[in-house]
Amino acid sequence: MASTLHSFASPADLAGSLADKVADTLSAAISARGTASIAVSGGSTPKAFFQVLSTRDIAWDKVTITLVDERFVPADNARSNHMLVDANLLQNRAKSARFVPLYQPAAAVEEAARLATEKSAEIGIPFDVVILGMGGDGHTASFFPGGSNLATALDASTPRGVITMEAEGAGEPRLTFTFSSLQDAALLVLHIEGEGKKDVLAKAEGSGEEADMPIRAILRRATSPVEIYWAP
Ligand SMILES: O=C(O)[C@H](O)[C@@H](O)[C@H](O)[C@H](O)COP(=O)(O)O
Repeated sequence: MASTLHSFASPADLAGSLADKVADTLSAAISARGTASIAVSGGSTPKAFFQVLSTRDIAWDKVTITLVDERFVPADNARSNHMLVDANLLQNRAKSARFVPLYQPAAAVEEAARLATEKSAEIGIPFDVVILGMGGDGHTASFFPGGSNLATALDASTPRGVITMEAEGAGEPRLTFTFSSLQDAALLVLHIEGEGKKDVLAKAEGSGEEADMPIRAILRRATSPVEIYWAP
């Protein structure tokens, strides 16, 4: 599917514009069916965007927020994406949103993935908004090059849900929604910042295997148009 690059003069300008676009999309979903959903990524990039989005005046009590992926750590661990969302997005007006975590206290990450699939099934499909990030290796979500379940994660026929991923660059074992869960969001956003990430994107947009730069699966095969938001 096509992608559109939205370039901004600064991260602050990007955060304001993306927050407006996401708020409008969530409000339209609420008007249409009374509820809305958004799956967001962790990492360092989205913090300012989360903070601005949390102030937007929408019916947050009708919004369900979840994560695109999570590290297999509890919410009180500094590596937790839940902690990042709690501190930066579930604040201000967005405090009244419902949050569905991916991490589940389980003896094994596979059991946590099963529970997360069960609990997230009630969110409804497709997501209204998905915000993806991208690592310097071309990973997105927890679709890491060399990942233990990468082929399954990227296979469009894999049922929607949360699966596990282990990879050298991932740190802890990961919990990640599958490509099939993310690729048809009403608003599918890739949010990246910095010249380095722009170079990584240019390489990903070139030829090469999806497994080498898994963001290519989204850029090449997502059903929804990919809205790329970039600032220096
Ligand atoms: O759990 C995570 O780390 C994210 O979901 C991951 O996919 C992130 O989006 C990229 O690693 C980019 O991270 P930065 O924004 O820190 O570069």
